[in-house]
Amino acid sequence: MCGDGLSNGHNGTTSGVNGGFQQPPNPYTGPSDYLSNVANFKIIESTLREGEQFANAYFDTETKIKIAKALDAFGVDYIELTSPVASEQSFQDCKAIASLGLKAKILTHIRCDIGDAKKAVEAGVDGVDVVIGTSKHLREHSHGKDMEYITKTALEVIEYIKGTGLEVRFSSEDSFRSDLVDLLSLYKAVDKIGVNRVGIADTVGCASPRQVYELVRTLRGVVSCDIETHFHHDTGCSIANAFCALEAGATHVDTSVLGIGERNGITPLGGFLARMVVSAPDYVKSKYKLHMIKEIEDLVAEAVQVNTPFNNPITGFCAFTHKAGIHAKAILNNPSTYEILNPADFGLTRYVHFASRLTGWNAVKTRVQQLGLNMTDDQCKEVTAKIKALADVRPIAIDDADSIIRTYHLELPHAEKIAANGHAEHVVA
Ligand SMILES: CC(=O)SCCNC(=O)CCNC(=O)[C@H](O)C(C)(C)COP(=O)(O)OP(=O)(O)OC[C@H]1O[C@@H](n2cnc3c(N)ncnc32)[C@H](O)[C@@H]1OP(=O)(O)O
Ligand SMILES: O=C(O)CCC(=O)C(=O)O
Ligand SMILES: [Zn+2]
Repeated sequence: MCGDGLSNGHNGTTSGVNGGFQQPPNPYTGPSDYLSNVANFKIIESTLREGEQFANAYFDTETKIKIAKALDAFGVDYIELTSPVASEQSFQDCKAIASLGLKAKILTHIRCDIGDAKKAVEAGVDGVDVVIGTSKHLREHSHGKDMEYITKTALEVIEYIKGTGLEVRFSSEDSFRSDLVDLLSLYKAVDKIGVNRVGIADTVGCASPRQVYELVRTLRGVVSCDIETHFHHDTGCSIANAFCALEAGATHVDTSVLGIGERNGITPLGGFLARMVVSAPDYVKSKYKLHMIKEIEDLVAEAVQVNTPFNNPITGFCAFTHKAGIHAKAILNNPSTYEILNPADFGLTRYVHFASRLTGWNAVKTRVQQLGLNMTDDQCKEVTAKIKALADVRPIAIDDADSIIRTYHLELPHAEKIAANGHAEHVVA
């Protein structure tokens, strides 16, 4: 049971019945349509930018480098860093990470401002992500600029960055509360001068998957450059929205480890890949070192002093724990009955719980076998009833259930032990 402090596969009944886990053909991969990039997307990992905006985050240089190296080894395509104008140390950290020679491209994130752009270029990064708010809310209360000014400045800043040979992305903050005509006109203008990517950002987490699909699909028809997407999690849609964006033709998704970011954060790297490995298994497994997810999440969790949530996809404490008897029996026969993700893909193991009143004799029988005891099915059923009886009185631990099983077995009459074993010489008197 989660509350018992068990971790996946460390205790209790681990499923060994179907050791060679075979997923049946997966209906969720679905037929792809011509717009979809579900099996062909890039990750812009923003733990070191959006993630630094998480309330608890303080990354010193050494920690930033550790995180950047881990993300690079994991296989992310880009690593986005905090603006070099945020502070002197932020600038120095950009320079340090940009000079590590990582495979991932190093980006920094700036306001739509020529001074910021110059500092970004000076930092030695591979590319610059430029952003400015386009919604009425932000135009009036953040920077106070109108669409004409935004367009003119965007073109200047993009031209400047392009002129230095760096990759450049232009994004609107609060895209989903921006006027569609304003937005499309702006993106059309920056696409025309050769921006590498445009970005759509759900800055306040207000968008639904359907709204995301519609906006990205519309944008796909207007620009020829790549489309990056960024989703906040305020209303719980950050993974679904990222997925829908890819279905509609987006090419890049922003993530952060554990989803850390402003407020309750953005699309989490692990949760996003849990979604994607189901929809595009070959692409995801060949590109990303999925077994590293746990160590990367642990690294970041420690750095920002949080625990991994119990229900986190993949690494949550109970993500591969099966408890109810009906589930346990089927899982023991074939794990694909109640698992869409294979824990082995992430270097993890499943755990079948048997010390509770929801258990069933099939789970208990497997435990009996693990304990090296021989009992008939009827005996397993009888001992299951005893486990349930105690579990009706109080929560029980594995040791309680094991001790009920051992005591029951010890007290079986000699003849019944022989019958269960089939071989008299194996019976311990
Ligand atoms: C949605 C997002 O997450 S966007 C990324 C957010 N990231 C950051 O804010 C990085 C960390 N920020 C910082 O260190 C600081 O805010 C700085 C260095 C960028 C600016 O600091 P300050 O000059 O002290 O300004 P302050 O933070 O109070 O206000 C933001 C300023 O940027 C302007 N601004 C805001 N957004 C933009 C934009 N996208 N493009 C251009 N200017 C902008 C505002 O008008 C305001 O300028 P003001 O001096 O005329 O008031
Ligand atoms: O640069 C972007 O696309 C996104 C900026 C951001 O963090 C946001 O709008 O929430
Ligand atoms: Zn954000």
